[in-house]
Amino acid sequence: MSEDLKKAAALAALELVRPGMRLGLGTGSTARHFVDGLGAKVAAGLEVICVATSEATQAQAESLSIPMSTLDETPELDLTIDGADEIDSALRLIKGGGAALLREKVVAAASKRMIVIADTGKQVETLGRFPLPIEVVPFGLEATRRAVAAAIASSGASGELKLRKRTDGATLLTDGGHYILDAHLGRIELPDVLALALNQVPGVVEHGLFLGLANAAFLAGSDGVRVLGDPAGERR
Ligand SMILES: O=C(CO)[C@H](O)[C@H](O)COP(=O)(O)O
Repeated sequence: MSEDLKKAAALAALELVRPGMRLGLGTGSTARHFVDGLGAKVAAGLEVICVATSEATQAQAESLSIPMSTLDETPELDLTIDGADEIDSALRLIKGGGAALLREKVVAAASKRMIVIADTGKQVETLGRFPLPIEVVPFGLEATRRAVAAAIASSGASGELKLRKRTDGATLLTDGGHYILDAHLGRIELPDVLALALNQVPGVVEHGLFLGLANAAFLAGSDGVRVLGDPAGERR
């Protein structure tokens, strides 16, 4: 996706920000454009308070002098803006390509609204072409990997599980000190069933299926930004 499309989606979402809002800041190259835009607004006098979904976003926001908080100090947020790796027509997502899925899900769940920013290429009919990230504790990795494989099979899906590595070949560690197993499933016909099965595996900290969390998506394409869902609607 071109930087222009990422930026277009991010700037469309920036229009939803109002003075005094408590914001969740996503992670990834698209969310980065949103944080840049927010930084410019803050520099121009906008007052907001934000919680980051990763150390990388925290550092970017601090570099732009965006006022930052934590979910301990600010446990309820008005709006979270984040990218996604895949999105279907029911606003179900795969996230975690940037390894921030755990904090992303905690922050999204603490928000009244979650808005996804992406390009139209992220929209799919069936989730699963993008490998599903599953965050696991390092302890007992092989036992957990087998239990995850069994959970996947019980949901009717199948595919290889690969331990995520960094570019230098070392095992990737998330901000929480965990590993990521990427499940190459191709198609996830029953995301709810798979999510439930993965939630029951000891050793699984979180997975990248975001179900019932996104209120809307701003999807940027060559013909402009299309809105999926209701950006003004609240989950609760
Ligand atoms: O889930 C994520 C990070 O964990 C990102 O939101 C997702 O990977 C999309 O990133 P990008 O905007 O760079 O395509």
